[in-house]
Amino acid sequence: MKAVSIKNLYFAYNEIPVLKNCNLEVGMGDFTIIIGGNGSGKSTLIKLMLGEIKALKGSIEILGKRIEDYKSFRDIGYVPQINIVNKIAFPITCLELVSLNLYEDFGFIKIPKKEHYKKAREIIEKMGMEKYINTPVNELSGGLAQRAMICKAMINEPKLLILDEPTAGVDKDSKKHFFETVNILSTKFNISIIMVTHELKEMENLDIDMKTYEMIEGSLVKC
Ligand SMILES: Nc1ncnc2c1ncn2[C@@H]1O[C@H](COP(=O)(O)OP(=O)(O)OP(=O)(O)O)[C@@H](O)[C@H]1O
Repeated sequence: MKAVSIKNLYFAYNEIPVLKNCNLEVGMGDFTIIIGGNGSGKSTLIKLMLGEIKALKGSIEILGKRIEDYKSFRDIGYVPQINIVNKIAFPITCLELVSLNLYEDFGFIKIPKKEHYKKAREIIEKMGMEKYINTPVNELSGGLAQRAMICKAMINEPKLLILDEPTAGVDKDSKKHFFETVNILSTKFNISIIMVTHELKEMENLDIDMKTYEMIEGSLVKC
């Protein structure tokens, strides 16, 4: 089974094509990087993979299932761009943020219970974030806030993790640590990773076995 199989994808906004004949295959446990210029369609591709928008032509299969058939996206973890994290204006703690992703288990009253906090605590500890468990996320540095977002994505034990420019605006050392953390998820936990990034230079010095594609004129081209 492939983690992701995208075939001949076509998508346009208001009849202006963004993705044209876009193809991608990601094996289980692969670390895939997508680069590309501003406005080349990387975020659009991610939105299609998360089922937020629908392709006009072509197909997307994730973990052997057509995207249209997904009712729950628990198997697919998502880490958004850092500026989305910064927009968390209310003082939600790391523990609260991470437990939020268990909302499908919350029951009739949609608030986390003891067992949800327990699971969140375990993930936070596993990711070496225990020191910040009760820290409001909007008080964390960029790198730590993104690690908190990874904890949130990881709590449902996804088999695929999609990251959209997760380290923009993060300092150099935190970036390195962040990429190494993501690499461990791929190598030790066999989680397939798709990461959109502009930071290829920073990644090239790290010991990461990755496949890189560039979005060019609406298609992914292997680098
Ligand atoms: N909701 C929308 N309605 C109309 N056009 C859009 C919409 N979202 C994106 N676009 C356009 O589609 C193109 C692709 O945008 P997209 O955000 O996917 O690119 P990107 O590669 O992620 O860019 P960046 O690196 O700047 O984040 C751009 O020309 C953008 O202006």
